Amino acid sequence: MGLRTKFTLLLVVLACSFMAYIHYLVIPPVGERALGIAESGHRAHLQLTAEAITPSLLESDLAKVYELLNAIRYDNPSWRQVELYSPGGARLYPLAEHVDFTDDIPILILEAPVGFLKPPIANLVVSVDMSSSIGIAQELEASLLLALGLLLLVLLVVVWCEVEWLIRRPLAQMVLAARKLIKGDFHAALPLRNSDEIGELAGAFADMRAVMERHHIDVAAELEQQRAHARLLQLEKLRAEFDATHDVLTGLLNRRELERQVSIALDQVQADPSKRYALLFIDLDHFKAVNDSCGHLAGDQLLCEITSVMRRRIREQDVFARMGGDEFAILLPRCDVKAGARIAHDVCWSVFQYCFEYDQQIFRIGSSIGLTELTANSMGVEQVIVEADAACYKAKRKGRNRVELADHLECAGIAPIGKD
Ligand SMILES: Nc1nc2c(ncn2[C@@H]2O[C@H](COP(=O)(O)OP(=O)(O)OP(=O)(O)O)[C@@H](O)[C@H]2O)c(=O)[nH]1
Repeated sequence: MGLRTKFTLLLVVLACSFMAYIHYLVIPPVGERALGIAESGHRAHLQLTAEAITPSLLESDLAKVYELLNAIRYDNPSWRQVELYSPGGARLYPLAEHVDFTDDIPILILEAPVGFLKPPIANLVVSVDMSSSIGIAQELEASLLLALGLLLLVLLVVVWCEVEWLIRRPLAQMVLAARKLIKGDFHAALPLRNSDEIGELAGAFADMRAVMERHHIDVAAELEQQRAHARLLQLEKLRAEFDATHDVLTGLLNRRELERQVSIALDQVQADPSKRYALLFIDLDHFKAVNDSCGHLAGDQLLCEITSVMRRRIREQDVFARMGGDEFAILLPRCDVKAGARIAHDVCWSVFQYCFEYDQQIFRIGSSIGLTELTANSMGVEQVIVEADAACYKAKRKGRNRVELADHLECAGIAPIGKD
């Protein structure tokens, strides 16, 4: 149940209690007091009438008394009956019979002695119809009740509005601002900073929110810094990983990575001997001449270009590495000796055909390639590479620019494809 409902209920209960108190305890005495005033008026008037008829009665001038009492009855319609009795109780006025009023007419009977003697010379009795006085008293009560009710209503409305504007609305506004704050909105409207407690609360809330916003900005900046740092570290890690596995000049895999790949391939072959891998070891021929003639930069350029030339001759899945200097290796998955030899010849031929131009000089180089196959009987990474290297050295010895098989492989008919 909201504050507004609770407060409205409280006001209704208070209003009902107050109106009940007014109705039962304050208004009735007012009505009785009004009736008492009316009764006093009648009593005073009766006393004056008694004094007025005293001389005539002392002179036994009853005609004059009658005339006076008739006139008084005429002037006072609420005096329903005026009677004059002798001290002995004999009716002197009126001569007609006494009237008994019905119970539904509120009658007040007043009596006044005539003269100053004791016993009096007569008793004047009047039956006053109090209907109109009671009606006036009731109207007075109703008007008073209505006026007080209206006054109370106005007061309650004023109090309700004050509470609504000064307490409930500012509190509701702060609740909304707090909820938005949870969602990261630091700019929801707040109540004005009044000098009362609610204003102080709003001010304290605004100060707290400002601190939180600054803290939030700091944390966000710190977080962004951490993220940037993490991205940098990730990049550095990737770069380090790349550097650890690649050759800086050509971008090919380096010797260590090739050894790792050969190791993996050996594991696979040993697990499944039907899998085939061939390994080429390539040493460029007469590369030193480029270095010596044009310098190392030219040699570097040639190494990069020859890398592209050879790459075009191999497949996507082949593992191409630079072993160092002018030495390269290619691990060929799903290749037996024959297929490997075909690729090796292709590579050898492409290198042989390639012309390197530098400073208006033209160089023709070649490549000596040794080929071996990975088998379940291979003794390990080093041994496989040594086999391919030895075959390469054999190609050098046999005149360069050719492909030679490892000694233990028996494969006839592979002849040099060009001359240096
Ligand atoms: N430009 C350049 N030269 C290099 C690099 N690494 C090694 N070398 C040079 O490459 C040459 C390789 O020597 P060799 O293989 O004996 O030279 P070659 O002329 O190819 O001799 P053969 O193989 O017998 O034909 C050496 O002179 C090294 O100094 C490199 O990264 N850049």
